[in-house]
Amino acid sequence: MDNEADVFYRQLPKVELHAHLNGSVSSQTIEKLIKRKPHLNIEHSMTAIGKGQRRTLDECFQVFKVIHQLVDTEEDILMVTTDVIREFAADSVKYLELRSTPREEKHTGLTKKGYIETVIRAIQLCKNEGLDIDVRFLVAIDRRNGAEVAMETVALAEQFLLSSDGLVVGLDLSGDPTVGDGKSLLPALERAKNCGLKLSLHLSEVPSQLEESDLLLNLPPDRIGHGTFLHPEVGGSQNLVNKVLKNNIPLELCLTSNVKGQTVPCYSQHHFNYWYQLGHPSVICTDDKGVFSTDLSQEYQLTASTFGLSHETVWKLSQQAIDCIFAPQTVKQQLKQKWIELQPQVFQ
Ligand SMILES: CNc1ncnc2c1ncn2[C@@H]1O[C@H](COP(=O)(O)O)[C@@H](O)[C@H]1O
Ligand SMILES: [Zn+2]
Repeated sequence: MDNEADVFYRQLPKVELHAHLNGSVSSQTIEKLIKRKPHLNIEHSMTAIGKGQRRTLDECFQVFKVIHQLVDTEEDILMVTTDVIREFAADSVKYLELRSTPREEKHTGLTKKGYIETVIRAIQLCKNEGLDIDVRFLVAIDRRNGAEVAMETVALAEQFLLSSDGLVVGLDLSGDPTVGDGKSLLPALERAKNCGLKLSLHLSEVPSQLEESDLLLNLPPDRIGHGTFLHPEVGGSQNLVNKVLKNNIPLELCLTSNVKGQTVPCYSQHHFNYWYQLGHPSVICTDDKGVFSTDLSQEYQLTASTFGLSHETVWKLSQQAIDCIFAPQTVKQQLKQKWIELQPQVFQ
């Protein structure tokens, strides 16, 4: 990690809604994976973007390929998932929605179903450890793989929605935003929605996707990842903004990810400000805490220092994230109670 956040931000109870499993692998876990596979000749510099460094988005996607080489067995997936959950718990994340893309069997030795089962097993292992974190799972569709794979993934997610005891709550659409066509994925996403899967879609992460964003917003999704280029100041449109506002679709905002991936020029120009000024529900998230060398405490602290937010305002921001989770109302109530109980010690 680049820096340690201050005590207030570390102790602040937090909700993490946008975390890609293989992008969240810490340098400690990477170390263990490198030791397991010395023949791959992978170095740390190939799996994370350090302080002050930037990459093009395209280069970020090369990094995921390297991590995928390191995480290619059932044992790896189990270790990576438990490590990531323990790290979020240690960062006072009380509710986490992890997302991950089931890969082809030849890349992991597991069927896609087996991949999801392994992640679920890791979540259950952590639960049995008694960690103070509620973890749910979103099955991810990589847009690069096209409509047929997307439909297959939805069918799988649908099975787990019914059989995972509430752990699988929804679907994520992600992958290199410059590749593939969102329009062709609409039937799969519609089916997912109709069967009760919640939808979190990466939307307008790069410029010039007005038409695709417009079509995807008509679903409408339950949450939006990034939405960097939705508003008119950066080439989006008022029509897109109005659709987001009308349907009250929360945004998942990942400041360091956007700055290091260079879709946003600097922290102070991050679109957090645009949506926050509108009073629109916006949730601070990490995206890929391993790849971008950050954690959720740091992201909250960076947001606060960049936009001059008081501790009380930051508290509200983390509390309001509870309303945006995909787990049912009872879980929201439990989390709200937890926030009330923790408030005195965080502000002491
Ligand atoms: C930087 N912005 C981003 N935009 C879009 N998709 C992203 C992403 N960051 C990560 N992913 C998606 O998550 C995968 C890695 O985790 P999993 O193997 O699924 O656990 C990447 O391959 C990509 O599909
Ligand atoms: Zn993402």
